[in-house]
Amino acid sequence: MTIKTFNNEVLRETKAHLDQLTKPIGSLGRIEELAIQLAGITGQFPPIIEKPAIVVAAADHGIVEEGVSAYPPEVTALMIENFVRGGAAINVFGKQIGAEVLVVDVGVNADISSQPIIHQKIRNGTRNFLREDAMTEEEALAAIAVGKEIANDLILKGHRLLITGEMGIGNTSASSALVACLTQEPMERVVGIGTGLKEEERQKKIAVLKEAMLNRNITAGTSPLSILAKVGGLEIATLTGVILAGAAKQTPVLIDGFISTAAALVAKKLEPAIGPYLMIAHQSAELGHEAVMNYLEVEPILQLDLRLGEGTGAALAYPIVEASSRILREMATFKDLGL
Ligand SMILES: Cc1cc2ncn([C@H]3O[C@H](COP(=O)(O)O)[C@@H](O)[C@H]3O)c2cc1C
Ligand SMILES: O=C(O)c1cccnc1
Repeated sequence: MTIKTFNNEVLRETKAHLDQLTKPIGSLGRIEELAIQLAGITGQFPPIIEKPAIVVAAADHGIVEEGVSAYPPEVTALMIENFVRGGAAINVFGKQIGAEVLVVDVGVNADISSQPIIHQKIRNGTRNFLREDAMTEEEALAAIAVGKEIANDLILKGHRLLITGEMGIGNTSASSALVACLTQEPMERVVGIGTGLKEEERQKKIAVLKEAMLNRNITAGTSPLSILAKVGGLEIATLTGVILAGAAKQTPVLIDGFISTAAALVAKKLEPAIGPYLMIAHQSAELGHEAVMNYLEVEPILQLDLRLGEGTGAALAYPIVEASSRILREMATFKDLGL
């Protein structure tokens, strides 16, 4: 998989054009930075951003046996039904931006074969990583491959921006474990309340995850793929695949909250060249999101205290990203005004 470095000529052309638009230089702030990033990602001036598609990867987590979530695991399958009926927050926000919502089962621990979604189940949830590795490396690679395939297919169908979303009770635990292992941040700084744990329950979640890390025998020499297999989630691995394939195909991927950013962190560890491609939609209220964004050296677009996932923050940020591409095509220059 090759990730292109940004074309300097395209970046220069975009910056020069931004400075000719009918506005004070630099006055569109972050919108201008996003416009430059979009030109870099697509390798095009002007970049065209349209037809967003949302990939909601779903899977369960064996670690929920340890009481690390405020909700029961059955909610994962129930929410799939909700996505299909159009009743979830991501359906509402997706509809507002005219985006297709694709739900993919890569590891839901229930028979949902009758649901009209993408069926790529690798196993019925991960194993409990307090006791054994969550997945084999083969399973992790298979989940990444599903994400790559879905992304490639969507890009072929003309979607010019992909949004990462997920559903999986317990997935903040897998994400925190990944972030702690891959950034060396102390567990206390990267474990949040997820779906709404009380403080003493969060402390228990920290203790469980610390013990799990010791049991998994993760050292400085453990590879990113091995870490993903040991503690990660199937849906997280799938989103890693989406993020990698998007960059390889020069298509922007708008990354949602904490869980999606954990997938992006894995992607960057596997392919460091994707760094400049990372576009984080919002800063989640989940503790640890800020730390991982600092580590990745990316600034979120929005800050709305969301802590939902599903791709909701990315769907909300999408109009801002689209606007950043539109100014390059639709705004007049001073030359147009005869100046
Ligand atoms: C009804 C409901 C809908 C959701 N949609 C996303 N999540 C989010 O919460 C879960 C992660 O939090 P934890 O690690 O604490 O279980 C994931 O499913 C995530 O997508 C939801 C959670 C619930 C309960
Ligand atoms: O930011 C997220 O992605 C998130 C936070 C809490 C629960 N679910 C998702």
